[in-house]
Amino acid sequence: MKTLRIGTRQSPLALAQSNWVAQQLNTLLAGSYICELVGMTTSGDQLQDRSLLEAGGKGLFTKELDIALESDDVDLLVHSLKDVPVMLPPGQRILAYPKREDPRDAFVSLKYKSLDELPEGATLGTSSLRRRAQALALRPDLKVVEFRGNVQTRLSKLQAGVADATFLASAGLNRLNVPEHACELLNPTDFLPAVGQGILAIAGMPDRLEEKVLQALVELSDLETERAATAERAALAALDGSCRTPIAAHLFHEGAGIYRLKASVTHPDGAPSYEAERTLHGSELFLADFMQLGQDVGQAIRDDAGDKLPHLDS
Ligand SMILES: NCc1[nH]cc(CCC(=O)O)c1CC(=O)O
Repeated sequence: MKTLRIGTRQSPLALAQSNWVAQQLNTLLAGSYICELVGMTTSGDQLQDRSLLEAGGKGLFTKELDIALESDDVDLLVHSLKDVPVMLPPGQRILAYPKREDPRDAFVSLKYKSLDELPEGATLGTSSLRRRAQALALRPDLKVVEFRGNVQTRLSKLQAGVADATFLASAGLNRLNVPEHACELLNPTDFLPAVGQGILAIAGMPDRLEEKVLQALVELSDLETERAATAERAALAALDGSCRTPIAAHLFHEGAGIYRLKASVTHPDGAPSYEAERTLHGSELFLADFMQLGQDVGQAIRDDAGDKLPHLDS
């Protein structure tokens, strides 16, 4: 029996995700491989008290994992796709996109049932520029306060009264088995999710992996999820986004062979907002079509906004 070393962050959510992947691969590779998790701390995890915005930069949550893969200390990485920069390090590829979890944002509060119910001037805790921008676009009266840390930390901050409400990815709550914290699941059309929200990416260096392992990863991958990841990330690439940019994009599967990609860039203070959408349909669609869809939507936003896109390349 051989060992397959899986590099992961150590937050409870990251471990839940990596354990799930390990179980799936153990089943698919039964008899030949057994997975072992290798927990690591990333720069992003160490920055809980400082401003992630100031630290800036892409790949804050992936850098140390990338180095471990590069130096052959691990064989695979499990990431939340949302945290993975558009440009992967040389040689690294995403080898599987398991079926997407719920992509929606959840409104979480101990006092109010929905975003609409928040009283005038209530405090919203979030350090996501996208969530801040989208919330202020709907509710300019809200007061936004920084809200850092993993899911549990943010829930205890609510308990402590640091804010009246926060937003968390529904996928994270589901994977942590605490879906009851979601008071309201925001309609993805009004509150467009982050690129790749709810999607896991399993990355590796294909040259170093046995055919058997590559085959198991193909089996674990889900075509509709790969299509969504491809289209949404192509839009992000066309907009040259980083985690500092309030960009959102979501691929809606509207029916057999019909897809709609919508993307938006919202000013951190709520307005103005630029958005674009395009539809793709056909009985035989290739990944290249989804890539093109993403590029077209990203370019449409660029054309529309001209030189007014907020903070795009820092
Ligand atoms: N940057 C933090 C992060 N990265 C991925 C998720 C949730 C899981 C997912 O979107 O797949 C979260 C937490 C959150 O946004 O609430």
